[in-house]
Amino acid sequence: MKLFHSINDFHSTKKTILTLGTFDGVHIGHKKILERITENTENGKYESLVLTFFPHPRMVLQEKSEIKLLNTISEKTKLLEATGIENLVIHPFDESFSRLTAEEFVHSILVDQFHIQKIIIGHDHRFGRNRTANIDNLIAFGIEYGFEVEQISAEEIQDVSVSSTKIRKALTEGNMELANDYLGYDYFLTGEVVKGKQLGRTIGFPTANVQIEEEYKLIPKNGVYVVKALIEDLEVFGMMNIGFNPTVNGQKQTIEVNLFDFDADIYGKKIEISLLQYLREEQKFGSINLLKAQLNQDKQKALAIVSKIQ
Ligand SMILES: Cc1cc2nc3c(=O)[nH]c(=O)nc-3n(C[C@H](O)[C@H](O)[C@H](O)COP(=O)(O)O)c2cc1C
Ligand SMILES: Nc1ncnc2c1ncn2[C@@H]1O[C@H](COP(=O)(O)OP(=O)(O)O)[C@@H](O)[C@H]1O
Repeated sequence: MKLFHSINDFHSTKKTILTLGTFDGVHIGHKKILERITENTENGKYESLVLTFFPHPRMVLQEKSEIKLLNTISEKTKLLEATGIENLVIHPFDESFSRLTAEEFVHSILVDQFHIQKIIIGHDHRFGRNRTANIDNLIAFGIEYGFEVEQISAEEIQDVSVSSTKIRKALTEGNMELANDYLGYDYFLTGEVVKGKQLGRTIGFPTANVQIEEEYKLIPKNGVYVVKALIEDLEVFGMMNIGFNPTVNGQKQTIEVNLFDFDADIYGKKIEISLLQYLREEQKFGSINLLKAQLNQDKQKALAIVSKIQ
């Protein structure tokens, strides 16, 4: 997949079949649209293209918006790459871009820059300044400029039940089953292993502290999870805590993972953690020994769950 950081960087002699949107989460609804694009470009006559934006429009247009996203840019790129899309344009979304009228957007970007042959989008798509244009306007533009518009119905993309907003809600409630179902993959966090208090190893549970790569990434509900970690090419199951470590009077939220059947120094390494199941809420224990006993129980539970997956 070729990645472009601006609309103006994309140049092709072929016509394109494209879609556009924020694609936060790249969930099962999005995948329907992306599948349709790759099917349409299989014969090599056209190029497939996804146009997405960063920052998220809500980060720019709503001053006080503290919206958290389901993917960082690097995660979104990875997920889109896996769909077989040939070109990804991540365009900087700013105020001036948001002021483009629908007509300007279609003419200067879709037609002049992307040589659009066909656009495939969800049924409720709106675009242009203040989101004024809808699918009917797009169809009219298609007739004027000579491109096709293919709409994916609500039923087809399961839009009735799937949306990034619903996935965010499920994650903040620790409902991994629902979130992962909607996503079509297990929700994951990407970060770097950093130093902690060096206490974990003294109680038999070394815990790799993970510093998340972007502060806008949505961190699911505090508590303990069964996880699958990816460190370089190695996949390891484990258990993770998201929380404030009240037993040791922690002051800030940490993300820590104890990996099963694993013993290596991974400080400074990149780690990707998929959240498989929520186990329990974080608790304040009366002593480190009580915490340790609980960790042993968590591990037994987690191993039982892992053995069913493998
Ligand atoms: C699976 C798991 C569950 C945990 N549960 C709790 C908990 O319920 N309450 C708590 O105070 N700390 C909990 N912790 C955090 C420990 O307090 C923490 O790992 C320990 O203080 C070691 O920290 P260090 O890695 O910075 O040395 C948990 C850690 C893990 C890995
Ligand atoms: N099974 C394991 N799970 C997690 N980390 C491990 C494991 N084995 C070794 N380590 C290493 O030990 C570190 C965690 O040990 P810990 O005593 O909790 O220190 P810290 O407080 O710095 O995280 C990890 O960052 C990693 O480098």
